[in-house]
Amino acid sequence: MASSEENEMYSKQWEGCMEIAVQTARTAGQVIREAFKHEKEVSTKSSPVDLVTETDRLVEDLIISSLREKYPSHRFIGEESSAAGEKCLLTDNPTWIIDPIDGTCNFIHSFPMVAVSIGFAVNKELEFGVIYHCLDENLYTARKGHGAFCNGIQLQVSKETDMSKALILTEIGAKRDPATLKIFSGNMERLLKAQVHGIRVIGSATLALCQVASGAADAYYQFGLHCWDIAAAAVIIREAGGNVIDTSGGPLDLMSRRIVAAGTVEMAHYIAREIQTITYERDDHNAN
Ligand SMILES: O=P(O)(O)O[C@H]1[C@H](O)[C@@H](O)[C@H](O)[C@H](O)[C@@H]1O
Ligand SMILES: [Mg+2]
Ligand SMILES: [Mg+2]
Repeated sequence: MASSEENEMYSKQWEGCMEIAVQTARTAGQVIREAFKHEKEVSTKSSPVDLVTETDRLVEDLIISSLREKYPSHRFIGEESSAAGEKCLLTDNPTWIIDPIDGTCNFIHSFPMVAVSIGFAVNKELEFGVIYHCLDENLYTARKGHGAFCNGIQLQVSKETDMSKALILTEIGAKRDPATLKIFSGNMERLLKAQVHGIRVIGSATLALCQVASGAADAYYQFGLHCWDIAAAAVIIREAGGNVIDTSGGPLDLMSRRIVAAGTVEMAHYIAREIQTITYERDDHNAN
């Protein structure tokens, strides 16, 4: 069992990587902010509502090429590289898990909820996360064991355990077939019948998860997001004192495409019990 000093020394070696992640996210945010004002060239991926633009691809290439130059032995999992056929394989190697534009549909519609998300894992453990809201320039950061911050101000999750006092966030995901929509709306209906204060869908999983970390929302749940939506946000929520679990109530499974996050463990498990599963293929379904 490593001593706390050994753990701290181990964790400190990634501090430099996190500083580079912050610089990289800020640079990427500038590119996105500039492109936000202009016409976008839109194409689709897994469904007619799973959208991507030339800026998503450009920004991911910029991020990965600059990181790979600094860290040639590290591995990279990126949303658009994955869409182009690269395998989502999480190994023990230091791995950067990147969503170049989270909220692409918002970006296309010039709806101002757009973020860059950079997560980092070693030995399959999430070490740090950086999420940059490109338009309001809020930078969310967290390194394991060192707290979570937004523009340097420490974050603390909500302590709410009462569902009838909860503000809950979710996202729709890319599947829109009748059976999926029936389960999606059924989940919302069950929570609304539990008299929650409200449910919000803002179109960016990472920024919604940052609202849980900041205490502005009490919980988040989703089926259909990806490891690059989850990785950075999971560290930020945990370091803000929150809980991130699987929708089954078990431990978070980064590649499972499902999540429940909440300020309190009671809230997390209540939601996990209330919601019905929507099945998506795992991110690592073709990795082995
Ligand atoms: O594709 P981007 O990176 O914009 O990520 C979004 C997903 O596309 C949505 O399905 C999902 O529901 C979330 O909105 C997520 O943020
Ligand atoms: Mg994206
Ligand atoms: Mg995303």
